[in-house]
Amino acid sequence: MSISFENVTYTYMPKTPYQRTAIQNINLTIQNGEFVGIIGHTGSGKSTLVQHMNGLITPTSGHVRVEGIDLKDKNQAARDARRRVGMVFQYPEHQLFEETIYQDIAFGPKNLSIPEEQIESRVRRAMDFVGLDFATFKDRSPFNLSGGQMRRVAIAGVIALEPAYLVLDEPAAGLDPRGRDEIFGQIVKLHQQTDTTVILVSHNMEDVARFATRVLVMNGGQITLDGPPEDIFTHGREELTAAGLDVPPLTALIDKLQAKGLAISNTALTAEAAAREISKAIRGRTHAQ
Ligand SMILES: Nc1ncnc2c1ncn2[C@@H]1O[C@H](COP(=O)(O)OP(=O)(O)OP(=O)(O)O)[C@@H](O)[C@H]1O
Repeated sequence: MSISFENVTYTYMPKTPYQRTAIQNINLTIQNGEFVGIIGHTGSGKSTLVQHMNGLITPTSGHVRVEGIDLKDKNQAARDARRRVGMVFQYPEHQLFEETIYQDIAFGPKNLSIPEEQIESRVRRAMDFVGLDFATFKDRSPFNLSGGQMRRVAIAGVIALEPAYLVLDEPAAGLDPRGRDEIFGQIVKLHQQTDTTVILVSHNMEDVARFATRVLVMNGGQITLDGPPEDIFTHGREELTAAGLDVPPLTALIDKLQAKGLAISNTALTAEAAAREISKAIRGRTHAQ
């Protein structure tokens, strides 16, 4: 069970003076249950890559397959495969349009002709996941909410489709740190509790370091690094610099402490792990004195 790319190249506006190849010869397999973070500077091809995953765009050459089914095909199996991949775009709240929150979240499942009696339970589950109380919010207009709450409704609309794969393109863009933590907390919960495969595009190294189990670094339309975050941020420095990216702030802090002579491991990716490593190193130094 996977999403796979085989030699995928995509060119915008081919055979015109504006032709632009956004991704080139991508070979990639994402297995079920992974939490993949995709990082790269502006224009490196992240959005173009992920928009292939539900057939929103089809490769200029090559193949994208979901569970072995080529998304280019026009048959029912390909339509079903595309539906297994839920997509949350940047600023998803711009896609809200129904009168009530219930109707907005129910819109996708209704379109899939899910039986009415199942729709309410899907909406309830999706609202529960994003932390919106069903009774309090179901009849409210989605337009009288805070930015963070609107975003939660939009994400709930995708979760209600119960996708096996959830692709999120900068889901926390424009939110304050609390809003970011809430959104990511919900995504992590979904990943852990339902085994949904998550593919997260982000500019923010710290978010990727904290949440992803696998990191893809994109540069010039290609994947230049692919591995667990602790490897990428320790052994992939050259490629990160070439891609115009910095290491997460915690890794930079540990680098500085190492430069000052503290014997400390630089694999910590969360504040808690860094605090543990730092106190261990300080204890070690005190004992040695
Ligand atoms: N609709 C389009 N028409 C023409 N060129 C496009 C279009 N969308 C993207 N491109 C070009 O394709 C390349 C890759 O863009 P893409 O949006 O995939 O990158 P990205 O890494 O997601 O960038 P960002 O972080 O800014 O969202 C860029 O050079 C971009 O200018």
